[in-house]
Amino acid sequence: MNFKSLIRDVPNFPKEGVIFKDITLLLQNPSALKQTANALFHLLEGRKIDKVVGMESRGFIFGPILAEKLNAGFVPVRKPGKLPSTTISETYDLEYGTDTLEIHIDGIKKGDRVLIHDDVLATGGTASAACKLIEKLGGVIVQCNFLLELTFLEGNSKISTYPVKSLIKY
Ligand SMILES: O=P(O)(O)OC[C@H]1O[C@H](OP(=O)(O)OP(=O)(O)O)[C@H](O)[C@@H]1O
Ligand SMILES: Nc1ncnc2[nH]cnc12
Repeated sequence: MNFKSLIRDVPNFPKEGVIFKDITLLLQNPSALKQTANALFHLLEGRKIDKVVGMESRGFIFGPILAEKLNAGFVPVRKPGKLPSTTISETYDLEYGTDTLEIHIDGIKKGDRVLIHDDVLATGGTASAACKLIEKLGGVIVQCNFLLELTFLEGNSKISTYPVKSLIKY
């Protein structure tokens, strides 16, 4: 399946100079949606997973589909102030400034085997913060898996202590 043919470049979104990788054409195509979910699932190569952690908001698209395929639970990592119960948080650097992610403290149990999933690995700030949250709660990161990776931003280097797999690389 030629996934790249269904990923559209949108120049200067959300700001000048960024080429945004738009996956909505892939999502709206029934066959591509199914094949993408299956291919992300096969990146796990049969490893046992207790929880899939997806990052707001595009990690919520394939995250729950993967969880269902893996017979695992799904745990959302969200932007500040969105999760209703007790959370822990992690602040991380963006290109300009900082951002924060939160997770419910009862989302991960000590020893849970965790798959971190997001649509895009860019600078790696988001994924690295999510990994720290999981480890603070005693989870074991089995794999970080992404639909696409912007290799020129070297996000891989921020999470190099974990197994990282991406379906598509630019
Ligand atoms: O590797 P990084 O440089 O951290 O970038 C990757 C993150 O950026 C995008 O999310 P965004 O913050 O745009 O939020 P959204 O999913 O709500 O659109 C993407 O979905 C990843 O979560
Ligand atoms: N260029 C990009 N396209 C889509 N999502 C992104 N997240 C971070 N950088 C991105």
